[in-house]
Amino acid sequence: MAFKILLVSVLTYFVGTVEAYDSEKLDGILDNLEEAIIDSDRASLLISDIDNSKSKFSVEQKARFLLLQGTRELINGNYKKSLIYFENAESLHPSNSLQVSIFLQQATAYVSLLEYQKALDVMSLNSLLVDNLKNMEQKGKVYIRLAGLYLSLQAYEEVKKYSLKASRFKEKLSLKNQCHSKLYFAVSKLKLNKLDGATSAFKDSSEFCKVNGFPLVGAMSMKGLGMVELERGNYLKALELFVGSLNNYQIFQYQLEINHIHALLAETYLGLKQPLKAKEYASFVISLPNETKNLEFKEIAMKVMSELSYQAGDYKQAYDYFVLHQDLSNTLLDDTKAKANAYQMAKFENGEKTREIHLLNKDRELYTAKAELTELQRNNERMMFLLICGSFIVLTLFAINMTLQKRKYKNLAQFDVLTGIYNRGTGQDKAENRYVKDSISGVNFSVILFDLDHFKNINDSYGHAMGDWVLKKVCEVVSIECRSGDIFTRFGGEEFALFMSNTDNDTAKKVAEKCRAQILAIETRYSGHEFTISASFGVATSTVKDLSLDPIIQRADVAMYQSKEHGRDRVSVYSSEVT
Ligand SMILES: Nc1nc2c(ncn2[C@@H]2O[C@H](COP(=O)(O)OP(=O)(O)OP(=O)(O)O)[C@@H](O)[C@H]2O)c(=O)[nH]1
Repeated sequence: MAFKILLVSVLTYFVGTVEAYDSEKLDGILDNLEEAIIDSDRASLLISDIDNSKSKFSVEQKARFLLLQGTRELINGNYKKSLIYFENAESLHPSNSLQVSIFLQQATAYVSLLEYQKALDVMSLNSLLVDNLKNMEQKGKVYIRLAGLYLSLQAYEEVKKYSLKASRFKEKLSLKNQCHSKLYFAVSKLKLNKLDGATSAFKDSSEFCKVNGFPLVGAMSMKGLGMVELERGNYLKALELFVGSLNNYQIFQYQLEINHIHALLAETYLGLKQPLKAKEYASFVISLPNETKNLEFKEIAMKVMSELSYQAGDYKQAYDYFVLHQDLSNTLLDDTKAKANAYQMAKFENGEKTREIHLLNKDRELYTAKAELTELQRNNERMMFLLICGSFIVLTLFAINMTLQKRKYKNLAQFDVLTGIYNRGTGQDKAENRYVKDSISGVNFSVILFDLDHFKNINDSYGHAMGDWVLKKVCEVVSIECRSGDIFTRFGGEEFALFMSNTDNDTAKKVAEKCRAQILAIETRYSGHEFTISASFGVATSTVKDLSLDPIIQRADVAMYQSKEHGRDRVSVYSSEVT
């Protein structure tokens, strides 16, 4: 088993290594092709070689190969064919970094096909991608390419923008690219008619490019400086700069720039009022073939020739040159207009996109704010609900507590705490009311008073707690004998009263007897001590002479003391003989 795992690991490692080796090798082949792409013959040879090993390519490598094939077609002037390669490369959804390169080449092809709108569309897509590139070197390079493309589209604000962006990657850029970014920046200043800025920028690019071994860009910068002086009417200075840059261009046989300098020199000599020299340079330019690349120079030369003819008094010829100049001017203007329109359209569309994103963001912000508000409202409602519920519960508890307290204090005020029967005040009040009713009704009202015998002895012998127990037990047994309507009251320490409505003397006496017997029968054994409990009773009943309850109570009290005097544990009924 272990051997199997080892074998699989070794094989995996081996296959992985071989694949990595293959992939690196294929990358190397593509690197070679990229280097040789300008050399048409060598590039063709390498492409046919690669065609054999194409099947081993990763998707990214396939896209890169298509990009290089398209680039070769672009260099050879087959713009439409190049676009097919670029589209195929794009359809493989390559990495961002490769996609950026595809976009740049597509834009170049569109510019060459004078399809400015498409070029600008691709470039604006590219500008969205390029900002996310991780590789700073590539990022800087792409900014420079974009500046160059915008320059060919005469979108000078963009040239300025991207050359400035590129300059921020100074230390990541090659000297050549730094030199180019400086030149683009200077040209944008000139074209935007910022002449002072253009002078210092061209001086900067001229010095930097010459010192670092790029004399051709140095010559272009010198030409730029000359154009600034020509614009200012400093013809002698312009002449010196144009001649200097012409010498450099001639070393490199850079014909396009040589032609441009000739046109500019014709204009300069016209300014210097040297018609022969001006005519010499203008004639050279006019003799150039009627190709698109020469139209701009020819337009300058025609204008110079028209002016020279006018100064010489040859108005017919001046008119003819003027007409030719106008034709060229219109052609160039059309092209400029087309570029400007395309640029404006791209800018507008870009603005629309930005506006759309802005609106979407606003919508999202609004939505988030609304959601937060709703959540806040919901929370407030919840809080309110909890507050109301809380208040309700607190108030209810408060009300319950109040009722309980009230009841407690009412009980405390009405009942005796130890025995639970009416206290003297309440019991006597209630009895008084009942007595009044009974006397109105003409029925008897009886009072039984009783006092425990030798209660002090119980307290002294068995303790106060035992005394309390006896008091409660007595109330318990007497309560059993009470009828509903009887008012049982603790009258004082160990003295009690039983007020009995609608009760005659005999009945009261019987009740008193029963109560006495019940008290005597109280079993004390279980309290831990054995002793007898007894009470002395006094009974009195209302008479027609009684105006209140008090005399009846007094008579019952007299009878009760009779019971005490006659040996206790007995019932005495009040009778007038007794007193
Ligand atoms: N344990 C207890 N003792 C009480 C209470 N109220 C009064 N007493 C006691 O009851 C006793 C009453 O004693 P006395 O007035 O001398 O009467 P007595 O001992 O019952 O004697 P006679 O009434 O003459 O039979 C006192 O010792 C009081 O302290 C009470 O609520 N609990």
